[in-house]
Parts: sequence; structure tokens; C-alpha cells
Amino acid sequence: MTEIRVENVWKEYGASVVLERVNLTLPDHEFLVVIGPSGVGKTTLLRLLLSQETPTRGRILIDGEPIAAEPTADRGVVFQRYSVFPHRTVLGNVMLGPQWAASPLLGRLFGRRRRDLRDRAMALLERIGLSAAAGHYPQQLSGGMQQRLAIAQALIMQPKVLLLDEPFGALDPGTRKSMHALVRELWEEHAMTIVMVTHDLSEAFSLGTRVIAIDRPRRDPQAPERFGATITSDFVAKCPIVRESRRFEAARAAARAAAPSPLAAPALALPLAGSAGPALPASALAKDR
Ligand SMILES: Nc1ncnc2c1ncn2[C@@H]1O[C@H](COP(=O)(O)OP(=O)(O)OP(=O)(O)O)[C@@H](O)[C@H]1O
Repeated sequence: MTEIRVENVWKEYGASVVLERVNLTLPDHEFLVVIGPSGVGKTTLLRLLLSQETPTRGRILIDGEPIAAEPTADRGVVFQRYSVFPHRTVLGNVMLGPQWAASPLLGRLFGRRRRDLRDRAMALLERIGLSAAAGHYPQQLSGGMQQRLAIAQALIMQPKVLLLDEPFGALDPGTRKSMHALVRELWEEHAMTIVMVTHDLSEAFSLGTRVIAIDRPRRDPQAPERFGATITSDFVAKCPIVRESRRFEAARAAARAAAPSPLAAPALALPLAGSAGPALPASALAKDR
């Protein structure tokens, strides 16, 4: 259960107002998509939710408590230009975060704890279709595979909130599509709250349960930095049918991916809406290899 409340938040850098009067309540398990013109403050909003920035005015609450002053493991982030460690294997990259969290001095676990973490990391890599590449280094991966690795790095920390900053912006259309299906399924399975920034309107409305637009309602041509941006429209897929159809689409994509061939299998039983779909095999995501 994670509720995020943004209460009258402003962000200023010196005399430059980037965000003003931002108010937003996100109930548990929302998939919020943020759209808006370039440079308007979308990433700044994400950085505030991550505690990489602090509001100049106003406050942000998570489950009724003021947000931690520093980034914490319960808030994961994936950027368009992801940062995976080039000198570590795929498996090493995924194990790194939990190792540093459990052992801040050495950044290493030993014995059973290491084996348990390895098993968990391998299960996650299997889930996102990267288990065959567990021993590879990032430079041996395609862009889509690296982005999946970045998502695995965030998910292994079991975040309550996942922040995605144009995560698919650098990917080709086919890879984007498979990543959409993957993220939607992971959102459903892990029951996380997701906040995603994108420039792609069709992506926004096909993935989000709610889409907000950020823009500057007031402009001063003599001093553009005088007024900040705020939420100018807010589309909530309130209708239960829309939310249910998101779940149905996720289940259908997973069922399709699990089918060995379109002709071989008898009719597939779809999981009930709201239940976790079957795991997506690596072959389903092979497009971007
Ligand atoms: N640390 C900083 N110091 C000063 N100004 C900053 C800082 N960080 C961001 N800004 C300014 O805040 C404004 C909003 O930036 P932000 O990156 O949030 O926009 P955006 O909507 O995400 O843009 P894009 O869509 O191009 O990624 C920009 O004018 C930027 O120059």
C-alpha cells in the first residue's frame, strides 16, 4: 500500500521558477504518466519524488510520512540513458544493489546469503528474458537488453515506487512494444506505483491508468523564468472498464508470449483479471537481440 501526496510543491533555482503549485494525490498501484513540452519540469518532478531534489515550498508525503531526505531503496528509477556498470556481468549488475544495501562496507555477501541473492537475481533475469545473457557484459547487449537490465536492477530492490524517465526513448519501435508489455506486466505482478515521463502520447495513454500534462499556464515574455509549470490537465482512467482492460491486455500479452506456436496449443486459459499472468519467456522478448 503506497499513497503519494504532493502538496503545493514549488521548485525554484535562484530566480527561475521551474514548478509551482503542484498538487497530486496518487493512490496505491497507480500507473501515472507525465507528459509536457521539453524543458517544462517533468524530470524535476521525478527527481523530487526520488529525493534527488527538495521542494523549495510545499511537501511530499509517502503513506502520510514526509518523503525521506535521501533516495531510498523503496523508490527505484530507470532513466533513458541507463547506468549499468560496464565491468560487471548482467548477473553482477543485478546483484550489486542488494549487496551494497546488506553490506555497505564490503558491498559483498558470502555463503548462503549470496546464494539466495543469486537465485533471486537469476529468477528475475529469467522473468525479464535475460537469463541466457547472465554472464555477458553490458557492451555485449542490445539497447533493449540493457534497458531491461536497468529495470531488473531497479526491481531487485523491490521498490514500492518505480520512476521511469523516458525509459524507452532510445529504443526502436519493435523493442518499445515488447518493453511496454513487459513493464505493464511487471506493474501488475509487483503491485507497484509507477510514475513515468514520456514524450510519446500513444505510449502515455496505452500504459497509464492516469495521464497528467505539465505546462506553464502563465507566461511573461520579458522574464520566462518568472512563472513555473503546474498540472494543466489530468486524465484519470477512472472507469473500471479501462483499468480492467489494462489488466486484461497484460494477461493476454503474457498468454500469447507463453504459447509455443500459434497453431500448436489448444485454446489458452487466460488468467483472471487482476491475477499475475504467466512468466514471459526469453523468446517472447527476443526481438531486440
Ligand atoms: N540543477 C538545476 N539548476 C538549474 N536549473 C535546472 C536544474 N535542473 C533543471 N533545471 C531547469 O529546470 C527546467 C526543467 O528541466 P527538466 O529537465 O525537469 O525538464 P523536462 O520537462 O524533463 O525536459 P525534457 O522533456 O527536455 O527532458 C529546465 O529549464 C532546466 O534547465
